[in-house]
Amino acid sequence: MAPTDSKSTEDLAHEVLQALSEADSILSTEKFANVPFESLKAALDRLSARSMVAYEQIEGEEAILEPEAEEVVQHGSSEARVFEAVRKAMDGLSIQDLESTIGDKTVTKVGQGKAFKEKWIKKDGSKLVALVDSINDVTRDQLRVIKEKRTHDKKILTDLKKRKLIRLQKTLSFKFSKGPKYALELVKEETDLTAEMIASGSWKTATFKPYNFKALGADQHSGALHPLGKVRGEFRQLFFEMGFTEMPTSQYVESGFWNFDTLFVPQQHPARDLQDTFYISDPKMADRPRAESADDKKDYKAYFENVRQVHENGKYGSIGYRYPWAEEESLRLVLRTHTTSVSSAMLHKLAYEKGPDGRPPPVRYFSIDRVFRNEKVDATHLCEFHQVEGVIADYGLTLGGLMEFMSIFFGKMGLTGLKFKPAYNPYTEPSMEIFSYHEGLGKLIEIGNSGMFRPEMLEAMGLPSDLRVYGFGLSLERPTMIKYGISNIRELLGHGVDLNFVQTNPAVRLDKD
Ligand SMILES: N[C@@H](Cc1ccccc1)C(=O)O
Repeated sequence: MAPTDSKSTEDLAHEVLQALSEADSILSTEKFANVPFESLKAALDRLSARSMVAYEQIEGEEAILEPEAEEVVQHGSSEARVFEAVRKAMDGLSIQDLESTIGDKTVTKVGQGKAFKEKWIKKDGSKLVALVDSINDVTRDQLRVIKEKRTHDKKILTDLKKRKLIRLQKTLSFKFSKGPKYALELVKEETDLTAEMIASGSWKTATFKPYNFKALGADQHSGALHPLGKVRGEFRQLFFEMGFTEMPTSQYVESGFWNFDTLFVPQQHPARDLQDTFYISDPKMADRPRAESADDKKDYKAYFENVRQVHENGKYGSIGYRYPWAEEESLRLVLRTHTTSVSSAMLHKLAYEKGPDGRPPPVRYFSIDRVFRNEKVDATHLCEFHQVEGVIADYGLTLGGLMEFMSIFFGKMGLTGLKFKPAYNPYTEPSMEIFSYHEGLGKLIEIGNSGMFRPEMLEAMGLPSDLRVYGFGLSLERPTMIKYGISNIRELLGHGVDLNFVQTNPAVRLDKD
């Protein structure tokens, strides 16, 4: 009886042992052709683990007929069909008649050409006539052989493949023979040593299944880090390596004062519009900036006044915006639109710090946290995203230094050959957008925004006029999407995220691209 699909591994193993009692070595293509490859492999593996059977896997190739070739096997090749039709019509056949006899335009056309070439037919006036009495339909014969044997001479196979009549397919089969422990019966193997076996003494004669050290362990359920978290971790490491300290960014709600006014963003600026910024409705307003604890000795009142004056009339060499600056606007609560609000508060704090020379010391700050913008959600925009922000304060800094720093910073993630484009931010002058060539997209893409903070912003805080401050910002989502090959941001953040995606994605390193 031929083995079938539904056999258990054990039944199959028995059949293999049985078959080997009659022959020393067996090819699976001969005796087990109908058994699915995987089932047979499982049975052979079981037997070879007990050294009852030895087997090797053989890779081969077989030829399969394409549908057109099946036609040829059934009805003959086009040229043979044309020849037959012409031969049968004793006194020749017109082309129209040939076509209706054969009933297939392509067969008629292709077959005619070939039959002419073989000199089986010729044209006699308006008719086609046969030149020979009989022909050999070689193609049909070849295909018949292949249909049965699944192979033929190499040359013939190559030729038929070129003619798209057959295709070649890889095959896997086994050759197996008796192993050193060959026996007709499979002894039951114990997998566990039980208390009963010890009590009864049956363990002495039992056959134990050998350990399989190659077996894969069961899948473990474990927590997984979100891709954004992993890339965030990479960025943090990078900042720490470069001597930065992390800014406290846990406060999502800010007053317009810290989010906009301290950054010299005028109160009529479009970014402050309801369409771009989420305003808090309850409570609507913040108190004026003030000390939160007894040891906070910063003069918030003076700072608030300075900011007002810088906006209204200008100060510290600036002519200001010259508009009536409204305190109510400044105290409105917003969901922060950038983490530069935190940079601003940190720089204000720095104005009160004293280095060895009694002046604010050079610092490097960074943060990576959530910001909110009232944007239309699409494939690349969400209402909230994460901003990577950096601030470097030192004496004698120049724009060239910022460009160099950005090159080093992005170079650490494999982004080189940066391009800088002049840009505008109310709080920096000069400002530069940073672009990098993206190999995959084949174009320059914006990767960050940067600049040198304006003197009227820094001096209003009480920072010395020769202290220069670089600032830069980028989104965390963009590099993450590039690294993980995600084209829709909703696959990364929000309710559209597939937990499987989070679980199965490997950690990516920024410098590998
Ligand atoms: N706040 C800017 C980034 C930036 C920070 C600091 C200086 C210059 C630019 C943004 O949201 O894009």
